[in-house]
Amino acid sequence: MNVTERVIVEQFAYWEGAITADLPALTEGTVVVVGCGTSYYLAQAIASAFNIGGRNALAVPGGEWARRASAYLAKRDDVCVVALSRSGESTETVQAVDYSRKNGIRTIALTCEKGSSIDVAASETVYLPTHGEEGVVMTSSASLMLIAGLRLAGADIASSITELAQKPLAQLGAVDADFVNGRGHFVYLGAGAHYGIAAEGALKLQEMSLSYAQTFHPMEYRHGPISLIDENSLVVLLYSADTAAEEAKLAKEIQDKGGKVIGLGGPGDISIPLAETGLARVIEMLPALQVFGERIAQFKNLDTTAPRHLTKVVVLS
Ligand SMILES: N[C@@H]1[C@@H](O)[C@H](O)[C@@H](COP(=O)(O)O)O[C@@H]1O
Repeated sequence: MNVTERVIVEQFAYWEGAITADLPALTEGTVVVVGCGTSYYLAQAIASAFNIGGRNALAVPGGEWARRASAYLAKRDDVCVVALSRSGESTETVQAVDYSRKNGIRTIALTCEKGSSIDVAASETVYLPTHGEEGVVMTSSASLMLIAGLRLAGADIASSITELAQKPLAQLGAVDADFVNGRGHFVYLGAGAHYGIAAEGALKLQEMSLSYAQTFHPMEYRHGPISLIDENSLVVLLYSADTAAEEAKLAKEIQDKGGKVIGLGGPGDISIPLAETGLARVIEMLPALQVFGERIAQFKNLDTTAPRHLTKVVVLS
């Protein structure tokens, strides 16, 4: 087991810290959740959770909020920014926090690095300690920021999620090369809060296995992209509990066209049962998506501890 996989399977020891971390109280107004890469995809799921919880929210890439906030939100006088960054140093996220501060906007940082630039610049910080060995590809830290972010949005996350998330991880971690059989067209589907997690699954696969992966909302997939499905396709479908029946019909259509389906929380060629039906469901899914990226990399003999063209932090000069 390489260090990437070891961090994935050892991450659960850190989850209780995120489940019990003290969180700042939010006042009325709109929440803008910012981040880059993985942190942006988590921001999408967290923004969905805020909306589900009754507070207007949107996710914006850090670089976009810093450069053209007006393209995302017309009125910014009653806004709180939640900034996610494992390192606390990604330039665009730091810029987003700086922009917010200069414009009198309250900022709450979720980070794994105490004393980092966003920790120093933000109005408040939620610090989420994690595995010191985590490498370029973000796994454990992502789960912690997701847990804390969903809690900040008002979701009730019980400690039992730590146990529950280990089962899908074990099941998808056991996928074998014969099942994948060299398929190279990967698609991740997810609705609502699942969409950001589907995008994060696709990003993990890209970073770890240098595979091309796309992300769509399930009901959007029939509107064009399904034309690409053939015997080279592998679709990872993140089922929403409330729309699982119609998503299962889509899975069947994909299978009829030659695609294989991994169903997280619903039917597929591999079907992975999930216990959670609410927002905690996305936490239950995330480690399984992380290990799937590692497996595909192994099938392609790629080393995920040194992913091509990637660095742990992107700092713009
Ligand atoms: N290659 C990494 C990504 O994997 C990571 O998601 C992103 C955000 O990092 P951070 O959360 O530290 O801001 O930085 C880099 O681009």
